[in-house]
Amino acid sequence: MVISGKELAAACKAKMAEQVKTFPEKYGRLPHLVVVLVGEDAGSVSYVTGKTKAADEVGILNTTIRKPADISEEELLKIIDDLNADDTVDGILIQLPLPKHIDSDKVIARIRQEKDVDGFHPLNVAALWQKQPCVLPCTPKGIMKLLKDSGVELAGRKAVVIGRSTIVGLPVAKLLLDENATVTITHSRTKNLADVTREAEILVVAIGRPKFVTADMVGDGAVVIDVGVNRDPETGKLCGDVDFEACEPKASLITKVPGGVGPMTIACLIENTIEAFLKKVAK
Ligand SMILES: Nc1nc(=O)c2c([nH]1)NC[C@@H]1CN(c3ccc(C(=O)N[C@@H](CCC(=O)O)C(=O)O)cc3)C=[N+]21
Repeated sequence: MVISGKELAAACKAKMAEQVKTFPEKYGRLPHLVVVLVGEDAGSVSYVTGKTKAADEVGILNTTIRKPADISEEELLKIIDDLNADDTVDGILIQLPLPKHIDSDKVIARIRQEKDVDGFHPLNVAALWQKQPCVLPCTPKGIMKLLKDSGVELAGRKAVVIGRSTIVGLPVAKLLLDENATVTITHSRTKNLADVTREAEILVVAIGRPKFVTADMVGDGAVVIDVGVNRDPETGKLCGDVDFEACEPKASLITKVPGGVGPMTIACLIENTIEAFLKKVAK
């Protein structure tokens, strides 16, 4: 059966919209998200469009600051300093990847922790690994909501993550561990990958390679979560890391691309912005 991230995201957004309606009267203003987009990276554009649409649906304020790819690091840091100081800004998202001449880690660390709605700030990363209250990164948070909403049991079960990025693979592995799954993280240097992934009761795929996961890599009845955002080299269409048509018959539950994890990532970004707003105004 297909798990629809699109439907769950719609339900999450509808709930948030109801909540947001009460804010002007309660707090005198609306949550405000600012996205900084540097250059014209193709993958980034659909995300920015998606988040603008979602923010409008939920009724929060959102601004996109567009800068050319040759902006200096200094200039970008100045923009962040200004947004940090602006009390009407609750969330700051610096669209990644940044051009090579800019040190992304330095830029992300410059955002005030409380305004880091991506959960990428080093203090938020540390808090996640120390089981402290933190801003959860949007994609891992969205994946956990999908699993929970679908009633997938995690405690004591075998979860395999393909990919070890700091933005998806590692944090989702940590969240699965926190739910008492037995977690294996695999990557490009894993030997006999298919033997490992076939054992997975929950398989999370986040490597960024179109249709990388084939039917022989999926165990019978597995829950398959596809985090990929790729272009199909043949059709040019958006596709995931999983060969959906081939793997769907073997999986008990599976997400699609588009319509799976992506919309949940966006819903969680809006949720993180609302949470950042509430922490500030409800003091
Ligand atoms: N600081 C930062 N935070 C991010 O979270 C971040 C980022 N930078 N840079 C780019 C990637 C990519 N990403 C996507 C999220 C949702 C969809 C999404 O919702 N896609 C729709 C389809 C959209 C379409 O049809 O084009 C779907 O999967 O159904 C896509 C891409 C977030 N990213």
